[in-house]
Amino acid sequence: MSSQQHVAILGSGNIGLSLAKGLVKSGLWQPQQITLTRRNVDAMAEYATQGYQTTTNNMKAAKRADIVILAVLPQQLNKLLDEIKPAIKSEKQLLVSVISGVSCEDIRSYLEMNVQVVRAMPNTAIAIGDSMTCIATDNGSVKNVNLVKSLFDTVGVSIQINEELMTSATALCACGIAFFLRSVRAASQGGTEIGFHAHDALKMAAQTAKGAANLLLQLSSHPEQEIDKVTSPKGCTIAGLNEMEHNGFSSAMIKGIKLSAEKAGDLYKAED
Ligand SMILES: NC(=O)C1=CN([C@@H]2O[C@H](COP(=O)(O)OP(=O)(O)OC[C@H]3O[C@@H](n4cnc5c(N)ncnc54)[C@H](OP(=O)(O)O)[C@@H]3O)[C@@H](O)[C@H]2O)C=CC1
Ligand SMILES: O=C(O)[C@@H]1CCC=N1
Repeated sequence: MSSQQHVAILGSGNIGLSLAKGLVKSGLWQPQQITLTRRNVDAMAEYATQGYQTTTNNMKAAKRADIVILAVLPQQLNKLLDEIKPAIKSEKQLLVSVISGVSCEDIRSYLEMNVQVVRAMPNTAIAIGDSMTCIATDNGSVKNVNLVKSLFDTVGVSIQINEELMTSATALCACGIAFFLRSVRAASQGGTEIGFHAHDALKMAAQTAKGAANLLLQLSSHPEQEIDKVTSPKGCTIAGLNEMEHNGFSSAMIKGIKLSAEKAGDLYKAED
């Protein structure tokens, strides 16, 4: 990463701040190269003391930046674009949007400008450098896509996908964090009912979930292959698993992901 480059994160909430911290933690960016904006500037006081530029002025932040990251809520985007439009030069800045349900074309057509736009869909594990981030564009150069990929690779794992799959990626990966967290919580509640104190049950459930994910990631195996190793004939695992399936476990997850994907596609349109 060039030490001359500057990034502006417009909308420094959960995702924006996590990205900023991840970039600095990677050692590739200095806080001085990152401008953070939000309307409540006082909420960023701690970041100002660490050397980040903090401001409410989106226009000035965008003007100075090579990479402008849009990280407000979908319903806050149009106002933000109105503010930064005078500062955007199609040949200078690259726009990176993490906003759900907003296409690259939506952004260009609102700005009435042929600027390069790359979308990135991280999840909240970005805060600990463990995000699954999907990246897509319809007009970004290979160089710029690789640049965005390298940004998000510093805070987890990233893959490039077709833009039409971005709402699906939102449901599976960004919303998905919440789905898996709820599963872990439910497992811990079961654990408490069968005898463990709540904090022990949660730790045991979380480590077990981590182990399950790592079995798939490190062995490149299929879930059913790993499940078959656990389910002894006439054993207790298959009894529990089948009971969960009779109660709609897989079906509930599939239906939830489908509904989230539908909703993700409508987030921006709903605000028109
Ligand atoms: N949360 C998640 O897990 C994920 C979220 N996303 C997407 O990322 C985006 C941000 O989500 P998230 O970080 O959770 O939301 P937050 O509400 O935490 O962050 C949005 C931030 O934008 C600021 N903001 C609002 N309007 C303006 C403005 N005009 N100028 C500057 N700052 C502004 C708000 O602060 P203030 O009110 O002080 O201005 C707030 O801090 C959303 O579009 C979401 O769809 C994507 C992937 C995962
Ligand atoms: O729930 C939401 O709308 C946002 C987008 C993906 C995760 N959180």
